[in-house]
Amino acid sequence: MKDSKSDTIDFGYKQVAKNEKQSLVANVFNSVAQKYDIMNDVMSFGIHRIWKRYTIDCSGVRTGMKVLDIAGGTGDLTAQFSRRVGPTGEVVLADINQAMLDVGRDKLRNKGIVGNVDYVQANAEDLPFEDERFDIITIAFGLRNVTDKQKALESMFRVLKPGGRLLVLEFSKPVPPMLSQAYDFYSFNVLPKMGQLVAGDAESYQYLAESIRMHPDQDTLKSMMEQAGYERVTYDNLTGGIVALHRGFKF
Ligand SMILES: C[S@@+](CC[C@H](N)C(=O)[O-])C[C@H]1O[C@@H](n2cnc3c(N)ncnc32)[C@H](O)[C@@H]1O
Repeated sequence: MKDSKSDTIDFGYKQVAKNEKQSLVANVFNSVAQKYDIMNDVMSFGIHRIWKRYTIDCSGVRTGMKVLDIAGGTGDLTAQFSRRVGPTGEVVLADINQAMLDVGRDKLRNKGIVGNVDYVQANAEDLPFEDERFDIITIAFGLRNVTDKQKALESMFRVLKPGGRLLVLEFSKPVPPMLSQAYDFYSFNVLPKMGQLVAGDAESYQYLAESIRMHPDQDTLKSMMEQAGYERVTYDNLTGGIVALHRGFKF
């Protein structure tokens, strides 16, 4: 990871010019948008639903709150937040990619989730919202794809209310060595083949496996959040650390 000083940045295992990564990531999500939900269920054996439910449970969401689900994609978290904040609350589903937002909007409307959800195309690094607008911000499986992660954490800090919390749900570093080996085998041998079979796209799922390895580990991400100003930063390892949920508060 070379976020701040270098001119290049990782895109999976490749190093690319910093100003190139955003469009390469856009290509990935343009390609997978229509099959994104089914691939999530297939490749995680449905476990992503449990990770997301845990995130909601840890969010402290209550009726009337304002929530930002950035890099929200097809809106799994937004759907659950929408029910919890009720008609007096507000959820903003924001994503840099219009194709992912379109799939999300159609899915949520088909489920009857309307009224308290707004859809905004936005870059996590430069959020187009006023200061201290949100009680809760979530970024699920999104931070890994952002070019300047530190800038994104700072941008989220700016739009968070004092007393509000950020939750970062992201792939991380598996803790037990045996799990790590099995997971590597699965990621590099099975996942791209599944991607080819289900979504007709092996390359995007090869990127997924590589981008996970390049993402900061649990303690590095914790330090980055502290550097951005968050306090009482903690994390929980889920499924042996394959995924981690980081939480931090703004006071
Ligand atoms: C793996 S999907 C996660 C979607 C959803 N949060 C979920 O958990 O199912 C990652 C999302 O991050 C979005 N994304 C990538 N870079 C972004 C950025 N700089 N700002 C906002 N969204 C971004 C992508 O467009 C994509 O929809």
